[in-house]
Amino acid sequence: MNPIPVTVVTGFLGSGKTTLLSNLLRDVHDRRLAVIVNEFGEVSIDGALLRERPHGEHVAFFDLPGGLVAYGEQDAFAPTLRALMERRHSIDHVLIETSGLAVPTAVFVVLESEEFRDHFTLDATLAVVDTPLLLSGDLTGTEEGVRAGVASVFRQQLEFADVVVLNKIDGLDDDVLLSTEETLRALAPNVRFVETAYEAKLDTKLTLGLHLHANTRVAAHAHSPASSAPGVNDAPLADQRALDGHSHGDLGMHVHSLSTHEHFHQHDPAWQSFRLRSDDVQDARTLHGAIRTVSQEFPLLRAKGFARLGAGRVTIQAVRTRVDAREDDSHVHGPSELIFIGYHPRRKQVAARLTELTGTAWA
Ligand SMILES: Nc1nc2c(ncn2[C@@H]2O[C@H](COP(=O)(O)OP(=O)(O)OP(=O)(O)O)[C@@H](O)[C@H]2O)c(=O)[nH]1
Repeated sequence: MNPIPVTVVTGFLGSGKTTLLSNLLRDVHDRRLAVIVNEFGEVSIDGALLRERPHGEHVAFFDLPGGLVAYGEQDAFAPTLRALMERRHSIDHVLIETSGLAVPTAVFVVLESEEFRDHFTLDATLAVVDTPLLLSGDLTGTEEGVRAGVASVFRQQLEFADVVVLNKIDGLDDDVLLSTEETLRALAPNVRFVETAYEAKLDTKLTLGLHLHANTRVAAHAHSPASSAPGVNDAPLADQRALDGHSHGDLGMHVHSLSTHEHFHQHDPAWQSFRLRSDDVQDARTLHGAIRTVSQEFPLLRAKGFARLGAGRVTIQAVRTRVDAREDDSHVHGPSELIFIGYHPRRKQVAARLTELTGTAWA
């Protein structure tokens, strides 16, 4: 049997990976998909959101919360792949959403290991970019601390991508997009294709079945203004098998190994996530404002979760200080739960401040 193609969707915290996947799952009805969702936080918010949005009939979800996928021996990634191998006859394609803090090399290493290399084949790695955040300079800072931490993860995600997807471009004009592509190519000269995704929508033909890790070259697509033409340093692909399953214009530069990956993780333990809960009924507007305030006052880069209202619930999505709060009629079973991710994020102080700002208890 042919190996199952795997598409890895990477991208910094809050760049729009889940939204992009959700749009894709709504549009793909002709393929049987397995979707593995890895989140840095201990609760799978993205998995829950994907399940409740419209998707084709033949989609199976696997949540891997609480860390970075494919790190360490206790990791659930290999067991998930084994489970997929057992249902090989009912899966056409695997999609993996990695955590916003992961560099996808560890996934490549597992897929290329002796146990899995005959059963799975890497189709392509997409890196989703929050374009306004890139333009703000917040993804490329060099000074110590949070900005350097962000820049390091972002750079590595670009480095290992076959396709970079410029997302959140609604409202940006063509000149801005062109200069963004230049910025991006300067940061990551080996990126082969740059695509644009208006409102996190990407043509399925540009997402699945790209064979970027095979010997064939993908024909250039005509997209303006950020075109998907190969990058300047692009070169014909060589046989990937001997190269740890990873392809780039400049293949020699990239050698994947778990030690590279662990090295990265060990050296930046400052990235942490924590969960806060509340049994009290929340007011959506107050919570919205409170989350914006704590995101300004503390080094938080991401907050997400569901909170219980008098009637219905509010879904919170915050990327930096941009907070989105959407209300609907669904029930929150159990307490309200929010996941915060930051760089030295200071759980106790955030809980105290959120409690003060909302007039409800968060712990
Ligand atoms: N304006 C705009 N907002 C977007 C777009 N794509 C995603 N968003 C918003 O950005 C926020 C984060 O989106 P997600 O899809 O959850 O991002 P993610 O990359 O999966 O986040 P993590 O898994 O936490 O790293 C949400 O509030 C989305 O609604 C887009 O194209 N345009």
